[in-house]
Amino acid sequence: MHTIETQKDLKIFLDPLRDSKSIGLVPTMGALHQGHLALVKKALTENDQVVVSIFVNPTQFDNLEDLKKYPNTLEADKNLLRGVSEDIVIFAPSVTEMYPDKTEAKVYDFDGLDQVMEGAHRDGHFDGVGTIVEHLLRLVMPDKAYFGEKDFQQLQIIKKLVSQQELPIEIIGCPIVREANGLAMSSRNSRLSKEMRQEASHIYNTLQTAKKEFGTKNVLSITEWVKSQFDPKAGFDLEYVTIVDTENLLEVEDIKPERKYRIFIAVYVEGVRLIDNIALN
Ligand SMILES: Nc1ncnc2c1ncn2[C@@H]1O[C@H](COP(=O)(O)OP(=O)(O)OP(=O)(O)O)[C@@H](O)[C@H]1O
Ligand SMILES: CC(C)(CO)[C@@H](O)C(=O)[O-]
Ligand code: BAL
Repeated sequence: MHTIETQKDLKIFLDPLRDSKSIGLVPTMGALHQGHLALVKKALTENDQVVVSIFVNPTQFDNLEDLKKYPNTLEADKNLLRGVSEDIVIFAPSVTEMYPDKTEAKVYDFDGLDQVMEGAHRDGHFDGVGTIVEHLLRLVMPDKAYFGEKDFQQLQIIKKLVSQQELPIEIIGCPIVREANGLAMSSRNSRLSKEMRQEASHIYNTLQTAKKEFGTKNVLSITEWVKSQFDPKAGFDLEYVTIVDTENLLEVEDIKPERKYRIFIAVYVEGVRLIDNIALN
């Protein structure tokens, strides 16, 4: 297993393989956990060569504190990946390597997918994600690239990006990996106290109850009920909860049996912003 830090060296490594080997890319921001490893394992079963990128992309953060506090655990990440396969290539560039001129995002039009939920609450977030993901996809030119459903909106946006830019790359979505108590695994979970990391199972449990009510109660009363379950005094500061059509991510009022719906939530716990979502039907 080796680590490459420059785009030039990555091309030197990958170009000779292209004719004979399939390439899978797993983009990450590091601080790896079992959620990331599930993506990596899937990529290893479907490709001859897997590249895992580790890059904390500054242009997708609108909150400087969040960026500063983002965990950086490169040595531990390398060890975790080594435990999965010695054949993985890690691409871990610096900020100046990826943004040599200006640390600035391109501006995209993702047909409204970026205007709701994470896009509405994190200014410029999906322009930042689009910029770095497009850059990585064009650099690595993988056959397949892997993204988690924990960031379901991001996954839909990247599918849109690939189709808009006509990139010949298959985008593979992977199910959410959860901690034993149901909390969606996230690098940010490491910033929670032990006690609140346990208590945070409340987020997933509430979504599960909402799912049971789906189809029997109207959408508004379900989301109002979810809101009532989060009390800042108990350490849960709800940012949003919304039920949307899975395909266009638009908020729904009337349920149509032929459509698929998901519930999405963002909650601050001890100042740490956690997101989750589940399918409702
Ligand atoms: N629990 C999980 N299950 C499945 N995929 C995941 C999970 N956590 C992260 N991923 C996926 O791994 C990829 C890299 O994510 P990222 O490095 O941002 O990790 P993260 O744990 O989501 O961090 P964050 O704390 O920023 O949410 C993304 O495609 C993301 O959706
Ligand atoms: C896709 C990604 C690696 C782009 O920085 C990031 O948004 C993430 O880790 O989900
Ligand atoms: N996993 C999404 C990356 C972010 O929170 O910025």
